[in-house]
Amino acid sequence: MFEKSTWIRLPRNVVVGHGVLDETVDAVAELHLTGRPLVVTSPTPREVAGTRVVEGFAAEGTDPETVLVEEASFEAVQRVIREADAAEAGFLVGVGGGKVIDITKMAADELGLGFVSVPTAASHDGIVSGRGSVPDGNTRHSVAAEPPLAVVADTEILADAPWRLTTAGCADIISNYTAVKDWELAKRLKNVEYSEYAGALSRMTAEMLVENSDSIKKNLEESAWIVVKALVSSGVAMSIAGSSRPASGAEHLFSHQLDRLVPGTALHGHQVGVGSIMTEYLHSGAKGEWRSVRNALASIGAPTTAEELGIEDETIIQALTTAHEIRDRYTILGDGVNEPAAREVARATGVI
Ligand SMILES: NC(=O)C1=CN([C@@H]2O[C@H](COP(=O)(O)OP(=O)(O)OC[C@H]3O[C@@H](n4cnc5c(N)ncnc54)[C@H](OP(=O)(O)O)[C@@H]3O)[C@@H](O)[C@H]2O)C=CC1
Ligand SMILES: O=C(CO)COP(=O)(O)O
Ligand SMILES: [Zn+2]
Repeated sequence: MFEKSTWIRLPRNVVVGHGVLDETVDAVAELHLTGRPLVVTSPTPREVAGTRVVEGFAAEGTDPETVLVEEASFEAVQRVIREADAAEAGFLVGVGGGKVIDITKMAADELGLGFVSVPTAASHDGIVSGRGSVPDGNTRHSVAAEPPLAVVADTEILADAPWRLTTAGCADIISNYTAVKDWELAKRLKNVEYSEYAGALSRMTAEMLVENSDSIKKNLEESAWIVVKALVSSGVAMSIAGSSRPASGAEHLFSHQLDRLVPGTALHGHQVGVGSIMTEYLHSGAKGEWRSVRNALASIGAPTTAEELGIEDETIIQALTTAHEIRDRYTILGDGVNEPAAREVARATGVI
């Protein structure tokens, strides 16, 4: 008897383009969301977009409330929940980078309220996904969270953001190559559930971004358009999979370890990009495709070395040798890369 079933939860409205921030209120009205909006944001995103979103709702007479979050943590999720309860919020709007959007979608999930995603940086592929990623002591949780009902991605704001945020988003997408390889490996060796559709979509998204890399340039709004489309597509792959597997493999474990060892030093996307060069080497060897990964990153101006990340060589080795411990997710790291092997891969790829 066939007993399989799945829920694929996707946004209903994805609004992308020049000046669409001012359509946030319309995107919400079209969803029939009612009640008081709670706008969750952080200091810089509030300046570049949050205040305008609040003013838009206020002009409609919905009396919006604002809460600022400073870090991605379970404490921050609980604080947003308390603020939402106190304000008797009807729905949540996350305006910011990956940190804010993760916290908002996790709070919305616990509250059972609708969530709207308003990214202010094209820096990560969590803008559409129904996953939240939060560090917790020695580990990092990728938890099911409320996927956005609508995404409002204003390319004017995304293009105005510091360029390094956009190159981080590109690197987060380029890392899909190795994430999918890790997922396939885990299917072969550990019989983990694998989705051909999600794997193919994730890989194709990375390929299209690399093919279009000539058009991804600083001060060009079209770049934000290309990158945000890829981030949406990668998020859809995660929604189809029902996990972050299509976009998060060993290179993400490496990055999560760096977040623990040297928090706030480099951007998530930049760290996973450098991780991807090394895990591609582990997958396909010295003559394999690690140079293509490195060249793709270099072509859009993302870091490819420890020095460019601003991270000590020894910290890279430490992260690589301990990354497998962070989460129960089988990858090319297996039960751990020992120190000489880590040094070899980091040197051979020019990361250190
Ligand atoms: N759930 C998922 O599927 C995914 C989750 N993630 C998560 O997302 C996070 C990474 O996202 P990322 O965006 O890099 O990190 P942050 O949200 O920390 O943003 C990085 C920095 O950019 C600033 N910023 C945001 N927008 C602008 C702007 N328009 N102009 C100037 N500065 C701006 C932020 O300011 P401020 O300090 O004021 O906030 C912050 O300092 C990680 O926690 C990662 O785990 C990543 C991929 C997928
Ligand atoms: O960053 C992500 C995808 O790009 C999500 O990663 P995690 O599930 O590993 O936290
Ligand atoms: Zn990522």
